[in-house]
Amino acid sequence: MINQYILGIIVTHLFVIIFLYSLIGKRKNRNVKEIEGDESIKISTNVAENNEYTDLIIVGAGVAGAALAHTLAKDGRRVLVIERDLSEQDRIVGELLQPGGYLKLVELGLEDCADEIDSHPVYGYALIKDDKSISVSYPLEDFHSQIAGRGFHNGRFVQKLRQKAASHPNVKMEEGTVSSLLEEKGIVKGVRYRTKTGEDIKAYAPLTIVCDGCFSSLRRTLCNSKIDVPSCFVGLVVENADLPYDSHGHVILADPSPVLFYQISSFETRCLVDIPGQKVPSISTGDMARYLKTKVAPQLPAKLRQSFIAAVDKGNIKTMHNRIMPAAPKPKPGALLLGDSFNMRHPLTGGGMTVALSDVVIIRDLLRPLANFNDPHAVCKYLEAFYTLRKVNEDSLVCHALQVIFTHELTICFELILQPVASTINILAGALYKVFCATTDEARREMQQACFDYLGLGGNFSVGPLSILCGLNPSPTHLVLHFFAVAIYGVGRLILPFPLPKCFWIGARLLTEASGIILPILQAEGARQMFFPATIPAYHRAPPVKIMPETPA
Ligand SMILES: Cc1cc2nc3c(=O)[nH]c(=O)nc-3n(C[C@H](O)[C@H](O)[C@H](O)COP(=O)(O)OP(=O)(O)OC[C@H]3O[C@@H](n4cnc5c(N)ncnc54)[C@H](O)[C@@H]3O)c2cc1C
Repeated sequence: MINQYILGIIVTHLFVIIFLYSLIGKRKNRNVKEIEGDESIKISTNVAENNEYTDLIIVGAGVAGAALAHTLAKDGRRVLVIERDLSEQDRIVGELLQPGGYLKLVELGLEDCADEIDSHPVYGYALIKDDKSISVSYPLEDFHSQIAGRGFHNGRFVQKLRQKAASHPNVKMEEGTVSSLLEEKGIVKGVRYRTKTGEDIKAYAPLTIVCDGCFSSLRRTLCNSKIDVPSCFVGLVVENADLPYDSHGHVILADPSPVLFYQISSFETRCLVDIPGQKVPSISTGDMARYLKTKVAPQLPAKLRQSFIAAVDKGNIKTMHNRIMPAAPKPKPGALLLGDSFNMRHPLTGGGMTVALSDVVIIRDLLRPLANFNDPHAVCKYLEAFYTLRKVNEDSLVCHALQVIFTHELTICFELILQPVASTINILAGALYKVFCATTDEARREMQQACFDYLGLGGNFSVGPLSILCGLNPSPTHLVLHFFAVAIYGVGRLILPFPLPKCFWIGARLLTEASGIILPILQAEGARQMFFPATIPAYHRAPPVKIMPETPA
């Protein structure tokens, strides 16, 4: 009890610091979100004169490509989308859209794409360890009731995005596989693609945006990709699962690594079993079914076990490598990377679509003032702002403001209201995955237990980390503070009230392990740029639209 009390005081102090910090950030009203206005864009005169003129080519009509096509078409651009396979896909990826991602859909005017696909609302997360469980709700009180997470079949959602994009008169959607980028003197001029009927076609546009997903074959010349594959997900659809917490994502802290459950339709629940490393038991020999039944099923809550085993017996088991690839752009005139082809994180926290949609919003706002993209070098230089804007937020502005005060360098645009989420979500996903993996190391085990108990403390201790996970709080500073608060909480639990030398030793190792987890991820995500950007490019956000809670009648 005394332990908990003293720790409570320590952690409360930390939060006073966070609170003061947020005050400096003086964000005015968190429930006021910005959404596109009806600004008309001056487009290149050749568009009017020549119907065949294309402002840009988008490769891939997945979440990023389809959303971007519709968004830029609405801004008056002529868009050619080339997608390898326009039929509905059955995939185990991108099935939980976090509320932060849903807000981005609203900003883009695409929220109806999550309707009429038998999607299921998600209002929070449950964390289960051994026979204990905690549940935390998303902080959605300040939003309209339609704002929540959504679970759905990825294929159905993507089809809706594609239909919406294709129905816009400015979009031409083609089924074909892009084999290469067409380059002249270091400038990308377009793409070469093969249609379903085998026709080889070259298409030209002043800008090509490559959104060809995690297996991208085109990213090679556009980024310095360094892909890490820490684990695989094994996916099953469990029918009529009796989840312990209704309309919540479930994370079960199993051995060797977490198992996820979330509902993706009125009667189906996606189960993703993480297996560390790149090799998984063979599905065809039955080793996988055996592994799932003997190793995984006994660790699940009793009420889920039968339906899980039934799903294994049904047999529709899919696997997918989990890739991590920090954004490392190699800017090239005439081309840009977006979505998973540009940046990937561990899918444990379901943040990929939120990052992709957030990036689409930034690109839309950046491209808006441009009359055309005809000067590839100038556009390329201008779009470098994207790589900073997707990382910085008000925290960075505060740091930057301090720099301005001390250096008298007035390079900042103070009207900015930035809400990029990419780096914050990426860092959290990587760190949480490492904390949630089972280990024999005592310090790491203590860290995992501290994390579980910290989230169970309630109040800001639970909601704070969840609001970061779900994309509603993009602050990397809050993330780092929560992470180290967990570590300090873990040390406190060890040494209070009777500090034994062994506990001090484990506590010191816990702090070292915590730093060893977060610091390399921060470095890979470009922490310096995130917290202390050299310059923050002027960013013309669209006029705000309120997504306030309904007023009672
Ligand atoms: C196992 C797993 C689970 C995940 N779960 C979630 C989750 O719950 N929530 C979440 O937000 N994120 C999740 N993610 C991440 C999420 O799926 C991705 O971030 C998101 O789908 C990225 O969208 P994208 O448009 O970049 O790629 P995709 O949606 O993969 O789209 C790429 C498109 O490009 C097309 N294409 C590829 N090559 C070519 C070519 N040469 N020519 C033409 N077209 C081409 C493809 O056919 C495809 O349609 C998960 C990822 C994994 C691996």
